[in-house]
Amino acid sequence: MATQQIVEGAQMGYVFPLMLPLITASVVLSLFYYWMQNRRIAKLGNLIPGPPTLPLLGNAHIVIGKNHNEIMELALKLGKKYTNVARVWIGPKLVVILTNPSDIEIILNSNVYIQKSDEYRFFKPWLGNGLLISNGDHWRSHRKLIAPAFHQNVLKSFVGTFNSNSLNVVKRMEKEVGKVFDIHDYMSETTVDILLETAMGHKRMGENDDGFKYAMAVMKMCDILHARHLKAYLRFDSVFNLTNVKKQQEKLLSIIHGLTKRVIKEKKALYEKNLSEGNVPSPSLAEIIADDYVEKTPTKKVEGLRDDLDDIDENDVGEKRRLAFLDLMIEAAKNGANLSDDEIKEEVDTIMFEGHDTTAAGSSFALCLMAIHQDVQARVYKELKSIFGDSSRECTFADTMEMKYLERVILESLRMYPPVPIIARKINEDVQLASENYVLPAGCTVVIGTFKVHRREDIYPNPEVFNPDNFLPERTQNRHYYSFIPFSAGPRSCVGRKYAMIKLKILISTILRNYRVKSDLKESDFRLQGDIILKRSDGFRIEIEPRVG
Ligand code: HEM
Repeated sequence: MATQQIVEGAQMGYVFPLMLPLITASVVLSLFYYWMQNRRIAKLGNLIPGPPTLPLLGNAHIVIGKNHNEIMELALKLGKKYTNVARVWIGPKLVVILTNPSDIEIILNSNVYIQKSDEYRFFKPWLGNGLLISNGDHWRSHRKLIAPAFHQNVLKSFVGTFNSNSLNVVKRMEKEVGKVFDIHDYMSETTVDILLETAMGHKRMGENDDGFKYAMAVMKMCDILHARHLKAYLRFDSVFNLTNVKKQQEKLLSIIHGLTKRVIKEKKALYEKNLSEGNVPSPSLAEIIADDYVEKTPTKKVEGLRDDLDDIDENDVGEKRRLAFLDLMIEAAKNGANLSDDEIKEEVDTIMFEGHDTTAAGSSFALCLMAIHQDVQARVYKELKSIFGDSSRECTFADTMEMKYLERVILESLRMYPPVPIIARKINEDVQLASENYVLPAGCTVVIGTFKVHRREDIYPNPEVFNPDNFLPERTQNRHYYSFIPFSAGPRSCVGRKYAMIKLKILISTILRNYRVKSDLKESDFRLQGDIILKRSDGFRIEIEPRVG
């Protein structure tokens, strides 16, 4: 008996130290769970409908182990179940998803709820404190400085660049005739080339050029950012820092920042030299964006002149002075704007990122849709014929204004496949919703579900059907302004919206004037990958056939 007690005692003495950490951990976890459930954010958040939660994990388990297609499918399923608002808990973090335009307006139209959510931190090593991720007064003052650089008169000076690059890609695509290929590869490369010229005034010369390495580095950096959003383990900086992906990121950033810094240095030196020789850049940005500047430019007759719009010689600005956002920022800094070299670099890098993947996806979706919907493509081509006739002349700014049907096709593509499928904000004050009686508690993350808003049946009848007539003026007039938000809306909307639309029109019209695009697929074959930028994980596969006559 005594021996047995001694043995049991010894066993207990042996087991207890092993049990202690387990007991401590379960006490700590229970207290943590109790704290989670009793916070104000939890009380208000739990009133909002959402999928059932597990202790501590919340809803994190529903995404663990899923690939990006499965996550997209899950998001769409949840979107069907919860009409206006849904909440998910990722551990202690509350995320509320909004899909009603009236609620979205409250967030996007506000000057208060403009703080980006924590997820945007992955961009920091690349974009620093650039416009996309900065907050507060820094964002406000930079937005004011940068917006004029996207003025229509500046954009007109880019028409030549958009044309030459569109013609280049048409040429490069020749080798794909008769094959099924991924159009996104071409759109991505062209978009970076165009941005290199319009953001920095730098032309990619060939495969051994810095511009080529830079373009490749931008594309690969986008892939890394996508991977960090998709792969749970890469989200933790402590883990990411130990991986080869981090090493690759450092290499890519040294290429990207190296070129941006060098070009800024060269351009600044040139600017100073010109000033010291009495050559003040003319016209100045202020003159360019003055309303009467276009009227003042001498006009020259162009082939295919048809109306007074054509009489505006949009390329004249570019001939007088080839503009790039970088030049305009250097000029603004010289003229008293509070912009350091690093800040200029961050803004140029931001434009390179924001302007690249978005338009590459936008143009690829539009071309794939026209490859499927031959009737729509035929109507676009008819419109292009009516504008250009049999001439192979380049597209002018005025031509883009006449591409009314192509514009509707692009808008409908952006509705069905918005390149930025969601936007996220961090809310620092409670928000009362308009659609239903819920309060979004301060501290939560709000996700604007653009993809879902664009497919609401009560806003777009037959939302799953590609129908450019959804953008007939009589239809858009009666729709809630916040029911079509591919470029976001309100004070933090996309500063490159007009740039993107002009570029998309020139790029797509040039391709369609040279090729008929074809596909054997249906939209139901698209495998959507919804991370930062919406893409097709099956590739944007199309075929091209040269136009004859
Ligand atoms: C189809 C093409 C494009 C789409 C769908 C698009 C969409 C968007 C969206 C949804 C936002 C808001 C993001 C957020 O709040 O998280 C945004 C912001 C921004 N976009 Fe675009 N974009 C496009 C093209 C461009 C282009 C071509 C440029 C520049 C050349 C550009 C520059 C920016 C910048 C700088 C911001 C940050 C604005 C701010 O926070 O004040 N975008 N874009």
